[in-house]
Amino acid sequence: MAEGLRIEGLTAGYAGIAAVRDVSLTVAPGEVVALLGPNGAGKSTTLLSAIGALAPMGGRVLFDGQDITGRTPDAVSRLGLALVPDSRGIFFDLTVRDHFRLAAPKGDKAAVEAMLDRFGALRGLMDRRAGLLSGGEQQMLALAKAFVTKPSVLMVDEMSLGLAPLIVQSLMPIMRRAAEEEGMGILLVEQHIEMALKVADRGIVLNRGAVRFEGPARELLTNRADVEASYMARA
Ligand SMILES: Nc1ncnc2c1ncn2[C@@H]1O[C@H](COP(=O)(O)OP(=O)(O)OP(=O)(O)O)[C@@H](O)[C@H]1O
Repeated sequence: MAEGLRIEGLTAGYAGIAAVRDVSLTVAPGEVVALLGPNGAGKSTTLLSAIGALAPMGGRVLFDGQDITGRTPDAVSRLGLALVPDSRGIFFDLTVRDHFRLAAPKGDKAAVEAMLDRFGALRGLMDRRAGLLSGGEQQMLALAKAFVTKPSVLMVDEMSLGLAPLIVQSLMPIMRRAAEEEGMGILLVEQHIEMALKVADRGIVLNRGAVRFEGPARELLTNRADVEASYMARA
Protein backbone atom coordinates (compact mmCIF):
# COMPACT_ATOMS: atom_id res chain seq x y z
CA MET A 1 0.00 0.00 0.00
CA ALA A 2 1.29 3.49 -0.82
CA GLU A 3 2.30 5.09 2.45
CA GLY A 4 5.10 7.32 1.18
CA LEU A 5 8.32 8.08 2.98
CA ARG A 6 8.86 7.70 6.71
CA ILE A 7 12.17 8.58 8.35
CA GLU A 8 12.35 7.40 11.95
CA GLY A 9 14.96 8.63 14.44
CA LEU A 10 17.61 9.15 11.78
CA THR A 11 21.16 9.79 12.96
CA ALA A 12 23.65 10.24 10.13
CA GLY A 13 26.87 12.03 9.36
CA TYR A 14 30.39 11.80 8.08
CA ALA A 15 33.49 9.99 9.37
CA GLY A 16 31.56 8.85 12.44
CA ILE A 17 30.45 12.37 13.41
CA ALA A 18 26.68 12.90 13.41
CA ALA A 19 25.39 15.80 11.30
CA VAL A 20 21.73 14.94 12.06
CA ARG A 21 20.48 13.35 15.26
CA ASP A 22 17.19 11.58 15.83
CA VAL A 23 15.38 13.22 12.90
CA SER A 24 11.91 11.90 12.11
CA LEU A 25 9.69 13.04 9.26
CA THR A 26 7.06 11.73 6.88
CA VAL A 27 5.94 12.55 3.35
CA ALA A 28 2.56 11.02 2.53
CA PRO A 29 1.34 10.40 -1.03
CA GLY A 30 -0.02 13.65 -2.48
CA GLU A 31 1.63 15.77 0.19
CA VAL A 32 4.17 18.57 -0.28
CA VAL A 33 6.51 19.01 2.68
CA ALA A 34 8.99 21.90 2.89
CA LEU A 35 12.22 21.03 4.70
CA LEU A 36 13.72 24.33 5.78
CA GLY A 37 16.71 25.43 7.81
CA PRO A 38 19.95 27.41 7.68
CA ASN A 39 23.13 26.34 5.87
CA GLY A 40 24.68 23.28 7.42
CA ALA A 41 21.48 22.30 9.26
CA GLY A 42 21.56 18.75 7.91
CA LYS A 43 18.90 18.94 5.17
CA SER A 44 21.03 17.35 2.41
CA THR A 45 22.37 14.77 4.87
CA THR A 46 18.78 13.73 5.59
CA LEU A 47 17.97 13.40 1.87
CA LEU A 48 21.18 11.51 1.09
CA SER A 49 20.43 9.04 3.90
CA ALA A 50 16.87 8.53 2.64
CA ILE A 51 18.02 7.77 -0.92
CA GLY A 52 20.69 5.34 0.30
CA ALA A 53 23.74 7.40 -0.67
CA LEU A 54 24.79 7.75 2.97
CA ALA A 55 24.53 4.88 5.46
CA PRO A 56 22.65 5.98 8.60
CA MET A 57 24.37 5.62 11.97
CA GLY A 58 20.97 5.05 13.59
CA GLY A 59 17.27 5.04 12.85
CA ARG A 60 15.27 3.69 9.93
CA VAL A 61 14.01 4.75 6.51
CA LEU A 62 10.70 3.22 5.47
CA PHE A 63 9.14 3.50 2.03
CA ASP A 64 5.57 2.34 1.53
CA GLY A 65 5.96 0.47 4.80
CA GLN A 66 9.13 -1.37 3.71
CA ASP A 67 12.37 -0.88 5.62
CA ILE A 68 14.81 0.41 2.98
CA THR A 69 17.58 1.47 5.38
CA GLY A 70 20.98 0.74 3.86
CA ARG A 71 19.70 -0.14 0.37
CA THR A 72 21.57 1.26 -2.61
CA PRO A 73 20.32 4.41 -4.40
CA ASP A 74 19.51 2.27 -7.47
CA ALA A 75 17.38 -0.12 -5.45
CA VAL A 76 15.65 2.77 -3.68
CA SER A 77 14.87 4.63 -6.90
CA ARG A 78 13.46 1.45 -8.46
CA LEU A 79 10.93 1.40 -5.62
CA GLY A 80 9.79 4.91 -6.55
CA LEU A 81 11.76 7.25 -4.30
CA ALA A 82 13.75 9.83 -6.30
CA LEU A 83 16.14 12.64 -5.46
CA VAL A 84 17.00 15.71 -7.52
CA PRO A 85 20.31 16.72 -5.90
CA ASP A 86 21.41 20.34 -5.56
CA SER A 87 24.12 19.58 -8.15
CA ARG A 88 21.20 18.72 -10.51
CA GLY A 89 22.86 15.55 -11.83
CA ILE A 90 22.91 16.50 -15.49
CA PHE A 91 25.61 15.85 -18.10
CA PHE A 92 26.70 18.91 -20.07
CA ASP A 93 27.70 16.99 -23.21
CA LEU A 94 24.45 15.06 -23.51
CA THR A 95 21.33 16.46 -25.15
CA VAL A 96 18.03 16.89 -23.36
CA ARG A 97 16.70 13.89 -25.31
CA ASP A 98 19.69 11.77 -24.19
CA HIS A 99 18.86 12.54 -20.57
CA PHE A 100 15.33 11.22 -21.00
CA ARG A 101 16.62 8.09 -22.78
CA LEU A 102 18.90 7.43 -19.81
CA ALA A 103 16.21 8.19 -17.25
CA ALA A 104 13.55 6.05 -18.98
CA PRO A 105 15.62 3.40 -20.78
CA LYS A 106 12.54 1.34 -21.66
CA GLY A 107 11.41 4.24 -23.85
CA ASP A 108 8.33 5.11 -21.84
CA LYS A 109 6.97 7.55 -24.44
CA ALA A 110 3.81 8.28 -22.44
CA ALA A 111 5.91 9.30 -19.44
CA VAL A 112 8.06 11.59 -21.61
CA GLU A 113 4.92 13.17 -23.15
CA ALA A 114 3.35 13.68 -19.72
CA MET A 115 6.56 15.27 -18.50
CA LEU A 116 6.73 17.59 -21.56
CA ASP A 117 3.19 18.73 -20.78
CA ARG A 118 4.51 19.89 -17.42
CA PHE A 119 7.85 21.31 -18.59
CA GLY A 120 6.69 22.75 -21.92
CA ALA A 121 9.80 24.91 -22.32
CA LEU A 122 11.86 21.73 -22.88
CA ARG A 123 9.87 20.70 -25.97
CA GLY A 124 11.85 22.94 -28.30
CA LEU A 125 15.16 22.07 -26.64
CA MET A 126 15.23 18.29 -27.02
CA ASP A 127 18.33 18.28 -29.24
CA ARG A 128 20.26 20.92 -27.32
CA ARG A 129 23.24 19.91 -25.20
CA ALA A 130 22.51 20.38 -21.50
CA GLY A 131 25.62 22.52 -21.07
CA LEU A 132 24.10 25.12 -23.40
CA LEU A 133 20.85 25.43 -21.42
CA SER A 134 20.24 28.36 -19.09
CA GLY A 135 20.30 27.74 -15.33
CA GLY A 136 16.50 27.63 -15.19
CA GLU A 137 16.32 25.23 -18.15
CA GLN A 138 18.94 22.99 -16.53
CA GLN A 139 16.90 22.86 -13.35
CA MET A 140 13.80 22.09 -15.41
CA LEU A 141 15.74 19.24 -17.05
CA ALA A 142 16.87 17.92 -13.65
CA LEU A 143 13.26 17.88 -12.43
CA ALA A 144 11.87 16.51 -15.71
CA LYS A 145 14.45 13.71 -15.72
CA ALA A 146 13.14 12.64 -12.31
CA PHE A 147 9.51 12.97 -13.42
CA VAL A 148 9.91 10.51 -16.34
CA THR A 149 10.80 7.79 -13.83
CA LYS A 150 7.33 8.40 -12.29
CA PRO A 151 8.45 8.43 -8.66
CA SER A 152 5.81 8.18 -5.98
CA VAL A 153 7.92 10.38 -3.69
CA LEU A 154 10.27 13.02 -5.08
CA MET A 155 12.85 14.84 -2.97
CA VAL A 156 14.22 18.08 -4.43
CA ASP A 157 17.33 19.63 -2.89
CA GLU A 158 17.43 23.42 -3.30
CA MET A 159 15.57 23.79 -6.56
CA SER A 160 16.15 27.54 -6.36
CA LEU A 161 19.95 27.41 -6.22
CA GLY A 162 21.29 30.09 -8.57
CA LEU A 163 17.88 30.78 -10.12
CA ALA A 164 15.99 34.07 -10.41
CA PRO A 165 13.03 34.17 -7.98
CA LEU A 166 10.62 34.46 -10.94
CA ILE A 167 11.90 31.16 -12.37
CA VAL A 168 11.55 29.49 -8.97
CA GLN A 169 8.03 30.87 -8.73
CA SER A 170 7.18 29.24 -12.07
CA LEU A 171 8.57 25.84 -10.99
CA MET A 172 6.85 25.66 -7.59
CA PRO A 173 3.30 25.20 -8.96
CA ILE A 174 4.55 22.22 -11.03
CA MET A 175 5.40 20.51 -7.74
CA ARG A 176 1.97 21.31 -6.33
CA ARG A 177 0.21 19.96 -9.44
CA ALA A 178 2.22 16.73 -9.35
CA ALA A 179 1.08 16.21 -5.75
CA GLU A 180 -2.56 17.02 -6.47
CA GLU A 181 -2.99 15.36 -9.85
CA GLU A 182 -0.67 12.37 -9.58
CA GLY A 183 -0.57 11.86 -5.83
CA MET A 184 3.19 12.34 -5.82
CA GLY A 185 4.66 13.01 -2.38
CA ILE A 186 7.18 15.84 -2.52
CA LEU A 187 9.91 16.85 -0.08
CA LEU A 188 11.23 20.29 -0.96
CA VAL A 189 14.47 21.46 0.62
CA GLU A 190 14.39 25.24 0.18
CA GLN A 191 16.06 28.46 1.24
CA HIS A 192 13.15 30.51 -0.16
CA ILE A 193 11.01 29.94 2.93
CA GLU A 194 7.93 31.79 1.74
CA MET A 195 7.85 30.36 -1.79
CA ALA A 196 8.20 26.83 -0.43
CA LEU A 197 5.56 27.25 2.28
CA LYS A 198 3.10 28.69 -0.24
CA VAL A 199 3.01 25.38 -2.17
CA ALA A 200 3.58 23.08 0.81
CA ASP A 201 1.08 21.38 3.12
CA ARG A 202 3.54 21.18 6.00
CA GLY A 203 6.85 22.75 6.94
CA ILE A 204 9.71 21.38 9.04
CA VAL A 205 12.63 23.47 10.27
CA LEU A 206 15.90 21.65 10.80
CA ASN A 207 18.75 23.38 12.60
CA ARG A 208 22.01 21.98 13.96
CA GLY A 209 21.00 18.50 12.94
CA ALA A 210 17.63 18.36 14.72
CA VAL A 211 14.00 19.23 14.01
CA ARG A 212 13.35 22.55 15.79
CA PHE A 213 9.86 23.41 14.57
CA GLU A 214 7.16 21.93 12.40
CA GLY A 215 3.53 22.46 11.53
CA PRO A 216 0.99 23.15 8.79
CA ALA A 217 2.50 25.41 6.12
CA ARG A 218 -0.27 27.99 6.53
CA GLU A 219 0.54 28.33 10.23
CA LEU A 220 4.27 28.64 9.57
CA LEU A 221 3.56 31.36 6.99
CA THR A 222 1.62 33.44 9.51
CA ASN A 223 3.95 32.60 12.38
CA ARG A 224 7.23 33.78 10.93
CA ALA A 225 8.66 34.75 14.34
CA ASP A 226 8.76 31.09 15.49
CA VAL A 227 10.18 29.96 12.15
CA GLU A 228 12.91 32.58 12.35
CA ALA A 229 13.63 31.76 16.02
CA SER A 230 14.06 28.09 15.09
CA TYR A 231 16.56 29.13 12.40
CA MET A 232 18.57 30.87 15.11
CA ALA A 233 18.27 28.11 17.76
CA ARG A 234 21.68 27.48 19.30
CA ALA A 235 20.94 24.49 21.51
N1 LIG B 1 30.93 15.09 2.79
C1 LIG B 1 30.97 15.65 3.99
N2 LIG B 1 31.98 15.41 4.86
C2 LIG B 1 32.01 15.96 6.10
N3 LIG B 1 31.06 16.79 6.57
C3 LIG B 1 30.04 17.09 5.77
C4 LIG B 1 29.92 16.55 4.44
N4 LIG B 1 28.80 17.02 3.88
C5 LIG B 1 28.22 17.82 4.80
N5 LIG B 1 28.96 17.87 5.92
C6 LIG B 1 28.65 18.60 7.16
O1 LIG B 1 27.43 18.12 7.68
C7 LIG B 1 26.64 19.19 8.20
C8 LIG B 1 25.27 19.17 7.54
O2 LIG B 1 25.46 19.46 6.14
P1 LIG B 1 24.28 19.42 5.09
O3 LIG B 1 24.89 19.55 3.75
O4 LIG B 1 23.43 18.25 5.37
O5 LIG B 1 23.48 20.73 5.49
P2 LIG B 1 22.35 21.52 4.67
O6 LIG B 1 21.29 21.83 5.66
O7 LIG B 1 21.96 20.74 3.47
O8 LIG B 1 23.12 22.83 4.27
P3 LIG B 1 23.02 23.79 2.96
O9 LIG B 1 21.71 24.49 3.05
O10 LIG B 1 24.18 24.71 3.16
O11 LIG B 1 23.16 22.90 1.76
C9 LIG B 1 27.42 20.46 7.97
O12 LIG B 1 28.10 20.78 9.17
C10 LIG B 1 28.42 20.09 6.88
O13 LIG B 1 29.61 20.81 6.99
